[in-house]
Amino acid sequence: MTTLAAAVMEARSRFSEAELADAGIEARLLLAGLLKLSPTEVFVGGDRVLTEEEEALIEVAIGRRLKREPVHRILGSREFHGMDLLISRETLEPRPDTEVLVDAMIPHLRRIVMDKGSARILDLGTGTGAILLALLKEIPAASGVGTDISEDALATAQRNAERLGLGDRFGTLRSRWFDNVSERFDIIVSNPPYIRSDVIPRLDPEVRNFDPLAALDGGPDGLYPYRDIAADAARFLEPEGLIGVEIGFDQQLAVTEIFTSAEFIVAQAERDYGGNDRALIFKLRNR
Ligand SMILES: C[S@@+](CC[C@H](N)C(=O)[O-])C[C@H]1O[C@@H](n2cnc3c(N)ncnc32)[C@H](O)[C@@H]1O
Repeated sequence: MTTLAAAVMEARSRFSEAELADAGIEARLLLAGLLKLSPTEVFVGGDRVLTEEEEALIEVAIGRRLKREPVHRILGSREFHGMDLLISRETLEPRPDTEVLVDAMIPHLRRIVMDKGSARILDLGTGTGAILLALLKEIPAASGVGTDISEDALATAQRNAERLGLGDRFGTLRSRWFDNVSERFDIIVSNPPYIRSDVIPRLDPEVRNFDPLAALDGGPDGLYPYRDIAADAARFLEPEGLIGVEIGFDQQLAVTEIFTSAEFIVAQAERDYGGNDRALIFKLRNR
C-alpha cells in the first residue's frame, strides 16, 4: 500500500539520485499531472492511497523522466499564456519566453482592430499553435493561419484550437515559410528555429533528444530562417502591417541587420524576464 506522499518522496529521491535539478518540484508536478490533481491537492492529499494502476502509471512516468524526457512531454501538454496546449512528437514544447512576443503584439493588434474592425494574423512555424492561439484568445476580432512544414504539428495545432474553442478563427497551412501562402496579413509572427547547428549536440538531453530538430536548428549561424522570412515577408504584409519574431539572446544585431537589409525598419525591441533580448518587431520602411 503506497500513499501519494510516499510516492512523491520516492520520485523525488530517484530524481535527486539521477542529479535532475528541481527534483522535488518535478516530482510533484509529474504526479499531479498524472493523477489530474492540482499542486495544492498533492500537498494536502498526501494520505491518499494509490491504486495499483496509479502506481504502475507513476512507475512508467518516472522511468521516462530518468531517461531525461521532460515532464510536460510525458504528461502530453504544457501551459502557455494561460492555455493548456497539447504537445506531440513534432512540436516544440512552448516556452514561457515566447509569451514576450505574444504580449508585445497584443497592443498592435488592438490598434488594428480599432482601425479596421478585424485583423488577420500569419504564424510561421506554428508548432502547437502557441503564439497564434494566444493572440486569438486575447483578440476576439482577429483570425489567422498557422503554417508549418510538419503535418504532425499542424494536426496538433488544430486540435489545440478546437479544444480552446478557437477553431472557427484558426486555420492551418502546410508550407515552407511563405511557399504556399497567398494572402496578405496585418500581422506576421514567428518563433523560427534559431539555434546554431553546432550548438545542438551540447544542449541539455531534454531539449536535444526530445524537441524536434526542425524546431531547433537554425543552420550554421542560427540565422537561416530569418533570412528566408525577411526576403519574402513584405509581399505578404498589408502596407501598415508588422512582423514580430522571437530571437536568441545574442541575435538582436544580426536579425536587425537581416530585416533592415530587406524592406524593414525596427518598430520595437523586447527583452524577456531574464533581461535577454527576446523579440523584435519590424514595419515596412516605405509606408
Ligand atoms: C521554434 S519552433 C516554434 C513553435 C511555436 N511557434 C512556438 O513558439 O512554440 C519552430 C517551428 O517552425 C517549424 N519550421 C521549421 N522550419 C520551417 C519551415 N521552413 N517552414 C515552416 N515551418 C518551419 C518547425 O516545425 C517548428 O514547429
